[in-house]
Amino acid sequence: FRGGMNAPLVSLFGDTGTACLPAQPAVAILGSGDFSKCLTTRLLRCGFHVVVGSRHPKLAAQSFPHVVDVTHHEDAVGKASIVFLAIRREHYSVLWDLKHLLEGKILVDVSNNRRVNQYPESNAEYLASLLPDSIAVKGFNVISAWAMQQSCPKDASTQVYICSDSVEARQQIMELARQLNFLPVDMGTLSSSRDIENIPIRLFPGWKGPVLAAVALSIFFFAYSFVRDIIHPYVKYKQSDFYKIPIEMVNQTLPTVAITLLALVYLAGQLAAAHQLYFGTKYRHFPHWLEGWLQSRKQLGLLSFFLAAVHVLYSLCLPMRRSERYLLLNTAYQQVHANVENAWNEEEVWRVEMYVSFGIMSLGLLSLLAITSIPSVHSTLNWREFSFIQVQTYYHGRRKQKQMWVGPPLLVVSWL
Ligand SMILES: NC(=O)C1=CN([C@@H]2O[C@H](COP(=O)(O)OP(=O)(O)OC[C@H]3O[C@@H](n4cnc5c(N)ncnc54)[C@H](OP(=O)(O)O)[C@@H]3O)[C@@H](O)[C@H]2O)C=CC1
Ligand SMILES: [Fe+3]
Repeated sequence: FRGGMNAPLVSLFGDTGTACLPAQPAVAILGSGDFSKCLTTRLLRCGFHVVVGSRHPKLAAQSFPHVVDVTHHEDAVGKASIVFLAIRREHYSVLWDLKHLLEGKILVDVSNNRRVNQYPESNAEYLASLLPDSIAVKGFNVISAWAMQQSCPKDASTQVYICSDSVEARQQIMELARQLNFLPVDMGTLSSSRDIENIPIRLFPGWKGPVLAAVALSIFFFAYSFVRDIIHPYVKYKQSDFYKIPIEMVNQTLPTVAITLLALVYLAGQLAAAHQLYFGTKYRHFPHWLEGWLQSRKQLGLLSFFLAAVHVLYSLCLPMRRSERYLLLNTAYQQVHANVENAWNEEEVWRVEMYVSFGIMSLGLLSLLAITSIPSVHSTLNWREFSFIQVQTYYHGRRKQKQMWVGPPLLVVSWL
C-alpha cells in the first residue's frame, strides 16, 4: 500500500505488494568471484534483474542461480546502465576494450587494496582516468561479501560510503544502496575515494595511542607495587609475599591505571583551555600531540571504565581466596592467645564502609559517562545535556579521588 490516504481501496486488498512495485531495472556485474556472487544474491532478493559478465560465462553460470543472466562482458554491459566492477584493480585493463560500450554508464568501483595508500591514486580515480567518458562511483567496498549475502547483517555496520563527481550518479547509487537495505553516506566528490578505500584496512585507528598509554601505565604501576610490596619486604625482612602477584598486585594496578586514564581525559581539556588563555585566542591550532590527545579522550575514558569494572570484579573475589582464610584464622588464633575478646575497631570499620560506598558510587558515575558516550545514546542528548553529565561527573569523581588518593605523585600532578 504505497498510495497514501487517498489511494483506491483496491490496492489495500488483492495486490500482494510486489505487483504495485515498478519493474526494477537490470544491474550488470563484471567478474564472477565471491563479491559478485554475494552482491547478486542481495540484488535478486531486492527484486533487481542481474546480468553477470564473465570471461568464462559457461563455467561461471554454474555458481549463479538460474534467473541470473551470465554472459560475456560486452553483452552484460550492453544490458544495464549501472555496472558494478567486481574485479580487482590489477585487472581493470580489460575494461579498456569495453570503452565504447561503457560510455555514459555508471561504473561502481567496489575494490579494496591490501595496504593503506598502496597506489599513488585511489582505485576509483584510476578507473575514472582510464574511462573518462563513463561515470565512476566509489562505494560498497566496506561491506564484506559475507555481510552482503545476509539479508540483515549483524556482524558489522550497514553503512556504505559513496562518492562521485557526478551528483546524479551519486544520488542514484545511494538510492540503490537504500533499496538493498544499506545506509548510504554521501561522501561528496571522487577525491574522497582514497579515504573510503582506507576504511576497511584500518584497525581501530583511534585506539592505538590510548591502548599504548594503558599498557605503559599498567607496566609502570605494576612494577612500582611489585618493588614496594614484594621486593622490599623480601629484602628487608625476608618475608615472602609472592602469592600476592596474581590478585593483589593486579588489583592494585587496575584502579590506579583506571583513575590515571580518567585524569588524562580531563587533563587534555584543561591543557587546551590553558593554551587558549595563554595565546589569548581560540583561533590558533593546538599542537599536534594535543590535538591527537583531545581526539582520543573517548577511548581513554572507555578504557578507564573497563579497568575500573575489572577492578570491581577482582575486589569482589578477594574474600574467596585461600590466603584470606588462613590469614583470618591466624589473626583469630593470635587474638585468642592475647585474650582479646572484641577486636572491633570503629575507625577501621568506618573507613572501609565509606571506601566501598564511594567506590560503588564512582563506578556508577563512570558507567554513566561510558553510556552517554555510546553514539546512539549520545545522539539522543543535546550538547548541553551531554556536557552537563560529563562535567558534573568529573567534579564528583574529582572530590572522591582527592580523599582517596595515596599513591605516587603522578596523578596529583594530573589532577591539577
Ligand atoms: N570479497 C570481499 O569480501 C570483498 C571484495 N571487494 C572487492 O571486490 C572485488 C572482487 O573481489 P572478489 O570477488 O573477492 O575477488 P575474486 O578474486 O573472488 O574474483 C575476482 C573476479 O575477477 C575476475 N578476474 C580474475 N582475473 C581476471 C583478469 N585477469 N581479468 C579480468 N577479470 C579477471 C574473475 O571473474 P571471471 O573469471 O568471471 O572473469 C574473478 O571471479 C575486488 O576489487 C575486491 O577488492 C570489496 C569488498 C569486500
Ligand atoms: Fe578500589
